[in-house]
Amino acid sequence: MNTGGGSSWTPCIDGDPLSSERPSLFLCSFAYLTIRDRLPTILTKVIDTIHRNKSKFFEEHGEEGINAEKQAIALLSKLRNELLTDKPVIELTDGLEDADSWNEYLQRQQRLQGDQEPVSWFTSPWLYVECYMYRRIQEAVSLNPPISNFDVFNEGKTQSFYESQKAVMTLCTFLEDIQKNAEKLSPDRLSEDFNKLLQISLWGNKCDLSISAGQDNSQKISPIDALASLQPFILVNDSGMVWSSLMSSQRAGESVDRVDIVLDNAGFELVTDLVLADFLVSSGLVRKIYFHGKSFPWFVSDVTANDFHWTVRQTMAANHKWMSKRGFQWQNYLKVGAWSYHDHPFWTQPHEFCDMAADAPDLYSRLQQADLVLFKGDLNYRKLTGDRAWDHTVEFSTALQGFQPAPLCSLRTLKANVQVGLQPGRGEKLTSRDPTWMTNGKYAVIQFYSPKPV
Ligand SMILES: O=P(O)(O)OC[C@@]1(O)O[C@H](CO)[C@@H](O)[C@@H]1O
Ligand SMILES: [Mn+2]
Repeated sequence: MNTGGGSSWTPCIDGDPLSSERPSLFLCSFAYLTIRDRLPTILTKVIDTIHRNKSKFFEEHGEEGINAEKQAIALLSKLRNELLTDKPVIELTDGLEDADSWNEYLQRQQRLQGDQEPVSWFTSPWLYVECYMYRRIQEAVSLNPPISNFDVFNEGKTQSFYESQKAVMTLCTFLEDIQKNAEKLSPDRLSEDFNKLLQISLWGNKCDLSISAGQDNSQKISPIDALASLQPFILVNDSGMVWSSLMSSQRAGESVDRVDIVLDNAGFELVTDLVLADFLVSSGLVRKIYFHGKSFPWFVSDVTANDFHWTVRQTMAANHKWMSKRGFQWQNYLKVGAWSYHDHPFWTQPHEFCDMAADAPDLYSRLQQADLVLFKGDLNYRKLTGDRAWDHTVEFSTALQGFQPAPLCSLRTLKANVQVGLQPGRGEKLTSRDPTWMTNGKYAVIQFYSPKPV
């Protein structure tokens, strides 16, 4: 199995992708363990969740609900068997708006692989089959009204929010303190506070339920107190360049027009993103924030529209002065249009981001209107770099393979074996010290690229 999303794929740029050819799956053990162990575990939990909601479906929909539960479980059990026994990847049949694009992608994979063997779970790029599994889960539910809108991951996402309450309160109080002294904030102090909130958003990415296969992964310690001890684990820190890029985007002392945040996980990570966005707007630095989320439940904890608005409502309803105050502020930003939530099918497809200009030109041109795009999390990093086995010293700009809609920054904790932009020897040193440094979530990057001089 190729575990590079791009290595068995028409490269987005000329040149030899073989230089970044991923070794076969069995050499790339993290991908193998994900497919062999973690994905079946996630699928089993999905089946269990649907089964546990059987009485709810009956109460709400009578016999139809029971039948839908049975059918959905049958489809998911078939999916799990296909995955476990390396069966061929099959076309989607639910007729949803993105089904054709998914089926076209499968045909492209088959063409690339040649027709001797069918595209199967263990012979395809890890990125592709992992995304495909989540789209098949969506199919199993969407084919069974009246439960077609049931979010199989909702319990885990809401639990993650509830379990992180103390950290959320600490964070909202921290923002309140910043805002109390806003007028006296010197430019240095402003950039200092920005850096702190950027790092809190970065480390919020540890709270991801895909890597934990659904196990509780909420924020238990103060996000502010932890910053100093986490500093040494940031392998690339371009926060200074992010700040300079923002400053240079200010129009003659005006605010920066727009910053986009491509969201990752719900729960505590989403709160860290909302607090960062709150700071950017309330400090007068930025006029508008576009949030980009997922169109359906994805990678266990990724944010959907429902999660986004639920989190704002929950924060408003908190029995904590500063948390509730933030929640009402966020509701107001959404009301006046300073904040807006967007989703696009491309974010829940398997494509590398260098495909976006060709496969989702409307989304690419939307991102081009931003002054800065923040990409949260590990899956987005894998898609930014084509999930290839690049040498660690390859420039981030090279790995982007021409994806450059706007100045962009990845805020990512490392949970998959791809990492570029390191100094010579750094990767080898990390491997000797901690062989799992690319996948254990302990390390992170704040990695920036701008198509224009900063
Ligand atoms: O994008 P996120 O939430 O930071 O991480 C997603 C993730 O948990 O799922 C994949 C492995 O199953 C990896 O990309 C990563 O480990
Ligand atoms: Mn995620």
